[in-house]
Amino acid sequence: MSKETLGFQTEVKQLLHLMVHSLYSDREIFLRELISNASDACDKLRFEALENDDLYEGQTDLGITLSADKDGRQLIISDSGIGMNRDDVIQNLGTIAKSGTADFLSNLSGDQRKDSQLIGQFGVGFYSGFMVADEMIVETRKAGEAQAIRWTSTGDGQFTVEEIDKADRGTRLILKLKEDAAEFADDFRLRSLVTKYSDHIPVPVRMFKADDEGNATTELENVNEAKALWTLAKSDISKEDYQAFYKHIASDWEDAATWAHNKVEGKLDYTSLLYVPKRAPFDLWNREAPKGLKLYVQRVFIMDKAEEFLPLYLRFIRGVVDTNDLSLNVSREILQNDPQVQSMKAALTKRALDTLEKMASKDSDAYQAFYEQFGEVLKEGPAEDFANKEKIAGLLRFASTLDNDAKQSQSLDAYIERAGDEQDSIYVVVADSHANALGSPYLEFFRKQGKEVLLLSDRIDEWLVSHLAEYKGKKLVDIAKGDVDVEKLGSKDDADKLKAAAEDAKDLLARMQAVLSDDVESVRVSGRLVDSPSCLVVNENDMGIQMRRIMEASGQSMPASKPILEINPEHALIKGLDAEADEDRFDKVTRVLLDQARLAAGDTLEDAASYVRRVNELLV
Ligand SMILES: Nc1ncnc2c1ncn2[C@@H]1O[C@H](COP(=O)(O)OP(=O)(O)OP(=O)(O)O)[C@@H](O)[C@H]1O
Repeated sequence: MSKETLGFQTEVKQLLHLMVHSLYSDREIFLRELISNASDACDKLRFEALENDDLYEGQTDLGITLSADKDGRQLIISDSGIGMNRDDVIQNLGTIAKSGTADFLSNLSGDQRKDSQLIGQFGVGFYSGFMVADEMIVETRKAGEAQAIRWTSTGDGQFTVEEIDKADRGTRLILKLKEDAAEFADDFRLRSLVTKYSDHIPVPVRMFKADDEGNATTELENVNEAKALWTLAKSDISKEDYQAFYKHIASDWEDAATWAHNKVEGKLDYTSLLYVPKRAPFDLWNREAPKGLKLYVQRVFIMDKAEEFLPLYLRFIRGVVDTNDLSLNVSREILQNDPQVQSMKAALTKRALDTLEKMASKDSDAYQAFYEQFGEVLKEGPAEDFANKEKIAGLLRFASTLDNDAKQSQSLDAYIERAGDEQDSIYVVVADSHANALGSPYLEFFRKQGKEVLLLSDRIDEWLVSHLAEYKGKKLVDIAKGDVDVEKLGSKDDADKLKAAAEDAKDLLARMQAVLSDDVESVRVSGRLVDSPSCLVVNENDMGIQMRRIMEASGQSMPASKPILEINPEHALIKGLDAEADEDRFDKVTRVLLDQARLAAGDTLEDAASYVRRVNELLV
């Protein structure tokens, strides 16, 4: 077949354009990315050859060779891995965008500095070669197949594919270096980059030995340790090694925030190395995005994103699990049902939570930074993982009336400590924004009494509260629900006053109730209001307004349940209403009070036009 020219897929094209034109700093990471790919290719061959020895073609050595020609400004990275056939090449290196590419591109701001950071987070992969090369040439032959393929591109819109002869299996990648990237053909520079980034990938990286004059000979030597990092003793691993390995497996430009490395022997037999990243990947909220740990069985790579080893709410954890408890021909189906995997999942979950606890207690700034990235994911935990509910809850942080700050930095433990033994509840208010939580009428009485309330305004918060009934024996109480115990929170005197006020307002309540009988279950005098005239509450076990809105938005039909309207008889508006003889005005004001209470609760008005009309009529 003759040479064929093909166009890159649109999103790949955009990505390449950015790579070529926007990335000038940290270019050296291209080497880590390309060595990672070569190492993955060796892993894949080792795995596939378990079932079919012939794939080795009599050549069982797996490794990577770097050869550089400084004068010719060229770097060659060869591997004896799985290789690619024509279809693989076309798909992998041009026409199929990695999942999330579109997401990623839509996140770009146009600000080159910010965007190049984003590219970093994206995991730049193969195309990062174009940061340093004018042209890339891939010559590759798939293990067990006869025909080899050459792919070439200069990183503009197109690439070519043609058939070639290649005796040895695997991939040879030739980088024609840019004029300002000649350093990457320098022997010394390459060696130091390999040690820096790829010391502990599980395959050897080799380079040609230099003779006494510094000229390359034809003899190869290993330049990296080539021992899978997780198999080493902790005491033999430096921080830098851990970080470099993290970047290798996570394709992250930044260091990890922390990690946990453990060997477990006994009933279960596995080694795990779990990392907590510093920054959320842009596809954290994409439910379809692949996630999970790199799985090895007896040192042999099995699969990249095994999601069976951690719960969904810990999907941001990256790392490796290597076990002797599974067979080498384990499949995804087996993983899903294997009791050993279940036990490992339980143990790894606990390990990950312990790691977060340790980070929280040792370095609260680092934990705060972590929480800002991943807190919302962690909040899925109590609903998903009953067994670890309390442990997860201890890791959560919230905004609070303590400082009214939007920053979520208060733990439940700190709240309980401030509240003292006598207080048997943790008070929370749930709203659709921090500003709405802060201005919520439900807070008024609590503020007056100096009782701290946690301010919840993430989308997931009401879901969280509905799954976290209590923490360390203290009930979590949504202060927009049920009755407030005025006597307990305030004083006997407050309670008596409230009773008397309710008695005095009997007629008013009945009049209002008659107007609103279709909309509310009842109208009553409020113990929680100080400054506002009215608010809406639901019964203790009813669904809150935020949750109801989310459920309705997702198309679920909700059981009809009416809220309760509470009024503040001390408020001038309510006093005026009580004295209102004109039934038409009474009707209008009452309905306006209800709509305002709805708005303050974060609800929307079904009939906003009528509300506006009424207010205008009253204003005139
Ligand atoms: N040396 C190689 N040998 C065999 N296949 C390769 C090689 N390099 C790349 N590939 C194939 O091309 C695909 C795309 O590579 P690329 O580096 O862009 O993404 P990735 O490796 O899947 O993701 P990431 O870089 O984020 O880990 C790989 O998944 C792999 O299938």
